Amino acid sequence: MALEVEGLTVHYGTFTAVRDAKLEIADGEVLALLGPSGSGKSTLLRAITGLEPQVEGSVRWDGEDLGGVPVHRRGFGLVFQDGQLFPHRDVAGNLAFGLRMHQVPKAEHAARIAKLLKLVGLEGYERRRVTELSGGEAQRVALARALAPEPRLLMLDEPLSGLDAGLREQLAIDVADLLRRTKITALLVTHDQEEAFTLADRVAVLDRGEIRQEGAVRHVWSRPADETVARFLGVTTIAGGTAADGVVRCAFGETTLPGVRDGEVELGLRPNALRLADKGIQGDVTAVVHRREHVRLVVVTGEATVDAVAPVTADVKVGDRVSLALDPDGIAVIGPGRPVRASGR
Ligand SMILES: Nc1ncnc2c1ncn2[C@@H]1O[C@H](COP(=O)(O)OP(=O)(O)OP(=O)(O)O)[C@@H](O)[C@H]1O
Repeated sequence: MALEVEGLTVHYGTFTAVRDAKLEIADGEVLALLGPSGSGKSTLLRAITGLEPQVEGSVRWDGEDLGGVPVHRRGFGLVFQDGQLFPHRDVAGNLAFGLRMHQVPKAEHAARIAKLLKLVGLEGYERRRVTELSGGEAQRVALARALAPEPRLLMLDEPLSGLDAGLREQLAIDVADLLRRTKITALLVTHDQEEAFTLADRVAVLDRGEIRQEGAVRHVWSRPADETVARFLGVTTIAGGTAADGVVRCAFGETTLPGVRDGEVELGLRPNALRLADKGIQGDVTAVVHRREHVRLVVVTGEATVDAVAPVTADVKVGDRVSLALDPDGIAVIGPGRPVRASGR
């Protein structure tokens, strides 16, 4: 195991920002710390880096305890939300800083800088002033600078949060590609599930300073450990149901959902779990919001008020009576064999 964190606890005075965190990252793996604002993600990242003074627990790299190792000797690279580039240096000057930290001979700088810029898709940007870069370009330079000393662990704290939506999506895809190509071990902090799922192999979901669930991205998405994790991952309706022979049934209908143990289940429905259909449970539309890929609806059924989706081309208005059918794509199964309840939004 490359990074092993155990029993990590961080206090700010009497307030405990992170409690008893346990994490492992294998060599070449990308782990995302995902959680709402204030859940302790940045604090945990800083504690691993060695930037937090009041820490209990242990941080190990390849078995070596890093407790007494100062920040700059841990071999970790950091990228923050606003790249924190040196404004008075050009792009090459910023990257040269990272190389000097790694004691790369000056004669090799130009070639290394060109290689790093190519890696982040900014070939030929050496002499550009950093104050004239777009937000996306600045983050690419920040990433290249963090990679320059060849860190053994790359830490990314909300690296794309300062960018607008479209750019963010594209850069997330590019960074994911870069992480895979370089096979670098990385720890990403984000509150954005899409970003976490685009970039990471595994996610750890934090809530109020505690890691609630940790696992492969697809597993956490489809099998959230509890209601808090489920709601954080986009579930808006919880429904008790039963599973038998790969079919789940609940108050909103039935659908095939393979891999679910027979018996009582707690289902977490994301808005796309209920789709406009010719037949199914009936309800009255109380809100219609147009999104890029679908129309979001709020529908009052006999059971509960639920979120649902319709195709962009559907002509649905507030006050319409509609039928909704279950779509397995939007359904998560919460926790293994937990007590079953039914509640709406
Ligand atoms: N230096 C500090 N002194 C006191 N409290 C702090 C300090 N830094 C963070 N906190 C508190 O610790 C908790 C966790 O903060 P942290 O920044 O780690 O959360 P986060 O999940 O990264 O949130 P965000 O996504 O908003 O950055 C918050 O309640 C915050 O107010």
